[in-house]
Amino acid sequence: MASETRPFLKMNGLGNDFVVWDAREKPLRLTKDQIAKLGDREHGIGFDQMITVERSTCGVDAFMRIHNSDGGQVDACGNATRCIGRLLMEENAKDLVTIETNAGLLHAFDAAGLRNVTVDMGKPRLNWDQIPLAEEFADTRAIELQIGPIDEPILHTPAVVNMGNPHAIFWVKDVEAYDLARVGPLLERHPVFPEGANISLAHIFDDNQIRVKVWERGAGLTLACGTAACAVGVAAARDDKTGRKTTIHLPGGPIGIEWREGDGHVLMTGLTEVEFEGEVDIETLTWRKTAGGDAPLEAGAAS
Ligand SMILES: N[C@H](CCC[C@H](N)C(=O)O)C(=O)O
Repeated sequence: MASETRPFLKMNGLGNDFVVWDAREKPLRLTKDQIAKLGDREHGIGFDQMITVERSTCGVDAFMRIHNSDGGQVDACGNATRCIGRLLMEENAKDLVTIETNAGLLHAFDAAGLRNVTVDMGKPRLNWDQIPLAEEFADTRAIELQIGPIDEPILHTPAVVNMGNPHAIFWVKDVEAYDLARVGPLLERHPVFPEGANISLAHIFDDNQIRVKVWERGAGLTLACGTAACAVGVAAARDDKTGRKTTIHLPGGPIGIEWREGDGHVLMTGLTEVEFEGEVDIETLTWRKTAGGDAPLEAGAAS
């Protein structure tokens, strides 16, 4: 059978990187194994998530399908939502677009400054069975969970928040003081999280400024995680540790969060970048670059 070549965009949101397919005209269905092979940074293209843009089923601008680099499909990806929002706004010369996801309809709009995009990520889900947790916890601002020796736990009593995907946030004094590559996978798959969890270490270091490091479910350590930034901003404000407007400082850069008074929606603002264009032979999974991406931003141009 003649092999099929498909074009793709390589993008990132603050270093959290994606391969983006446009499957609105021609559906694309890859197996879990094919996705994991393409996601592999040594032998494949390498990405944290694979994003497939499909026709909307409800008449909005597009449907966004998300797979982690382990090949598993998930329902939310904040950084990718900003990237797809930018593509759709540029394509349609609009400054507001609506993206359908399995976690609901998300609105992306042009934020101040070049390539900055704001997404309304909707409301956080905060009840134990919405995270979900395997057992009932009345107060999801701090649940009984710890890792390490009973008398001297390494990490304990996280806040939990669902932003369309499950998050656990551990408050620490120094995000670099922990071997997140070691404890992350243990916590990601802890029995208290029946659907797994994205694991954040969060250090509030100034007025409404929070440093965060993330171990992502199905992807591992990433330079940034948009839904984690939302979850941390909500968890901090909910527990009166900060105000409702925070800046989340991830290894890949800052994300602005506002947990809006009134409707309780979470607004997330940050950069997007097109790294390059490429094409993949779907049969052999060999790939090549076909064009460049965004010109480098002048220092400070994005803000
Ligand atoms: N690893 C996440 C999906 C990607 C989230 C992240 N890349 C973001 O920007 O929100 C999960 O399994 O729920």
